Formats: sequence, C-alpha cells, structure tokens
Amino acid sequence: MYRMVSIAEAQKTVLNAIEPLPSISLGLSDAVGHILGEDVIAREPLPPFPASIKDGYAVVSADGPGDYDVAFEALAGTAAGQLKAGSVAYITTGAPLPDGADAVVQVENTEKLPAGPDGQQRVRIVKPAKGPGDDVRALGSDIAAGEVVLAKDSLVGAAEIGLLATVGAATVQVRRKARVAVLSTGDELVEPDQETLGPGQIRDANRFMLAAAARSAGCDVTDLGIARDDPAEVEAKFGEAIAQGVDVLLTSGGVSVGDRDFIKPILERQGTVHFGKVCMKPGKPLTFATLDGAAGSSGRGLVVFGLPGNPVSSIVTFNLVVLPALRAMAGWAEPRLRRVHARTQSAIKLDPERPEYHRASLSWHRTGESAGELAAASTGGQISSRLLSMRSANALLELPAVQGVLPAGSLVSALLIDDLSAMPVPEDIPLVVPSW
Ligand SMILES: Nc1nc2c(c(=O)[nH]1)N[C@H]1C(S)=C(S)[C@@H](COP(=O)(O)OP(=O)(O)OC[C@H]3O[C@@H](n4cnc5c(N)ncnc54)[C@H](O)[C@@H]3O)O[C@H]1N2
Ligand code: MOO
Repeated sequence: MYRMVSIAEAQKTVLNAIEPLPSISLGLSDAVGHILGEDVIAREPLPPFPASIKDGYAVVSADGPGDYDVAFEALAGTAAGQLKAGSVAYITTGAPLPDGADAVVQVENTEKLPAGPDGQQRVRIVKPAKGPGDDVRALGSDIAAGEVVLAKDSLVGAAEIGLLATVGAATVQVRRKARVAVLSTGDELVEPDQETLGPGQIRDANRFMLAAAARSAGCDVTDLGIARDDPAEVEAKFGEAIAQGVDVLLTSGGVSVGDRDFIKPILERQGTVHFGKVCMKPGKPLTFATLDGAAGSSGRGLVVFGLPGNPVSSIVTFNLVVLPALRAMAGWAEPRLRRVHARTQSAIKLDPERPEYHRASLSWHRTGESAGELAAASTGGQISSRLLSMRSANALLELPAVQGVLPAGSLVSALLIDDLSAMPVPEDIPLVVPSW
C-alpha cells in the first residue's frame, strides 16, 4: 500500500515537514549543545585595561637598563597606580599596567638588589623592554568592545560557554530542543530487569537505546514504556505523549505488514502518514507521520517516527532520519550526518535490491610515507536483529544496491554516527614534525 521512497526523499520529506523550535532563554551553564538564537556581543573590551603578560616590573621603556626603586606593587585585581619615569613597579600577570608605564620587563630579565637603608625595594633591569607595549596586552586586544563574539545559529560548546561568561552573558537566547517520548510495542517484550525469560519473550532493547540516542542529542526524554500488540493500548500511549506535550514520538516495532502491526493504521486514523516504506537496508518499514490536531505544549502538533522493531533497523533509522530531524528542530543549519570517504578492509557482499548502510568502525590508516586515509572495518554479520553489528560502529558505509561483492580495498562513502575522537587506534600514528 505504501510507495517505497528513497532515503534521500524520506530525509527531504521529514526536513520539509518540521520547523526549528522557538528560542528560549537559558542560563549560560545550561546552553551547552544548543544553537544560539541571537548574536552575542561584547559590551566592554577585553582586557578592559592594558594588562601585564608577565610577572615582572612595569617600566617606562625609554628608561632602559639600570638600577631602579620599586615604587609600588601592581597586583591583579587592583586599580592601576601611577608610575613616574625613573622608577618601576612590581607587577603580576594580568594586573593593570600603571598609568605612566608603557611596558613590562619579565622577572627573569632583572636582578633583585639589596633594599636601601630606608627599606626601599630596588631592582636592576638587566635586559630592558624592547619598546612601548612589550609584554603588555593592549586594551581590547583579545576582544574589542562591540565585537560579535558568537554569531546567531552557532553551536555552543565548552569554549563558547567560556566566551558567554567572559562577556557577561549570564542568560542567553538559544533554540529549544525537542522533547521526545519513546514507546516500545510488542507482546514479546519484557523489561531488562526481568531475570528469567518466559516462552517467546525477549528484553526490550530499543526503548533504552533510542532514549539514550535522543538524550545524546540533548533532548529531554519521556519513557512511555511498552505497549502490547493491542490498538487500544497503543492509542492510549499516543494520548499520553500528546498530553505530556512532547514534540516527537519514537515508537519501535509494529510497522511491518503483519496483521499485528498496528502503528501505521493508527497513524493513518490520527494524522498524516508521509511515508511508510523506505528503500534502505536495514529499516525498510520506517514510517513518518504528523498528528496536526495533537497540539503539544508548543502548539506544533506531534511528529511521529514509527521505527522498525529490529534493533539495528531502529538505531540505523534513528541516525539517518530522526537525528537530522532533531537537529533541524534544534536549529542546525546542516542537520544531516557528515560524510567522509574510507577504504574497505574486507570484501562485502552487496544487496541487489536496497542500498545498504553497512556498520563499520573507521580508523586512520597509513600506507608507507603517504598521509594516510580512513580504513573501514566491518562489524561482521549485518542481519538487522544483530545489535552486535552496531557495537563500536562509528560509521555507516553507504553501499549501492548492486548484485555482487565489493572487493576489499574499495573506496566508499561513509556517514559518521559517532565522534571520531574516540576511534580505534590500530596502529601508532607518529607525531608529524613539519619541515620546509
Ligand atoms: N512479510 C513481511 N514481513 C516483514 C517485512 C516485509 O517486508 N514483509 N519486513 C521485515 C523488515 S525489513 C523488518 S525491519 C521488520 C520490522 O518489523 P516491525 O517493525 O513490525 O517489528 P516487529 O515485527 O514488532 O519486530 C521485529 C523484530 O524486532 C524485535 N523487536 C521488536 N521490538 C523490540 C525491542 N523493543 N527490543 C528488542 N527487540 C525488538 C521483535 O521481537 C522481532 O524479532 O519486519 C520484517 N518483516
Ligand atoms: O528493514 Mo529490515 O531492517 O531490513 O530487517
């Protein structure tokens, strides 16, 4: 009954159907992982005063080498004093340069002299300042007043939090992230803490996996538990999701063509099913619907992804379709997975009918003196029930629907599903010391 759409069409349909969520005001510590809803502008210059780069002596650079009285101490966190030519001031890193001084001589370039009879501290400037500005951070040299330190639509990470704090943006406008509910469906499912499995039972993996994946994308997750293969129970769970005002509902299981697969018919009754079959392996029965009448707290209706029950199918479709949707809702300008190229380490049998997303572990591989390239190690058997094929996978190889075997050593495109900073280290990559 459903037309089989391509993965590209499925992704486009989803991204066309959703809108970025509105901006909210968050305390700066909570903004990490969010997209900024406004430009953040520095009100003052940084440093807000000419500041010493070194521990040493503030000097009038024209005075040059020689023995000097230490007139006073200029410490970080105090107001700038007034220095007269012919004397110096002891200064600490970050302290305001005294008025009248124009440079700093680091302590290593000086010699402490015995104090005078009146207790006056004295110092010998052995190696003088090269000129005005030496070892001084000029006012506004790190950040100018009025400078845009963070642009609207940029992603906030730890360094950006530091910048927000620096410019005194204690609260900031950011895009809200989707609130997600997860629901597993199936009579066979029991909770993970069930020690002994009864006849026909398996433990629910998808709900926990999908909740973790949504949380990793920074979403708040509501756990709707397990619904039996009973339309009334499934509908009641949908009602719960709507009542809780979530933006996105992720179901798993019950989207295939069996007469106990209730998800699609319920979605048809309650809203619009945009597609119910995608030409991809795994994940063919992936279903996408919007329930327009079901206004959540955002008043935007509910977006529903009916993910296939096979665990690998559910997590692969999450990565390929749901994650870009969550990112787009969170305001990402380019929400799709990042593509790289990698060379296969072993021969891979292709599926003649559906493009396959072969789970692989990418690592860096060098050949001889060359710069090297990403190598893709298959995670083994790819049947969509075998969740071990996702273990330690950091990429999905995009394999074409062709009859035959792809030989080892083929260059393929791969979509990143994990952070390459944690990729395996199969060989020691030496430090490169550039020479020219
Ligand atoms: N006649 C056909 N049958 C099937 C087709 C088809 O085209 N024609 N497609 C197959 C494909 S491809 C997939 S993928 C599955 C998807 O089926 P459902 O989404 O309806 O999922 P279920 O039948 O409920 O379950 C499939 C499989 O996964 C296990 N499962 C389900 N939920 C969980 C969970 N939360 N945690 C762990 N494991 C789960 C379930 O026990 C089944 O083994 O349909 C094929 N059939
Ligand atoms: O879509 Mo299914 O995931 O091929 O087993």
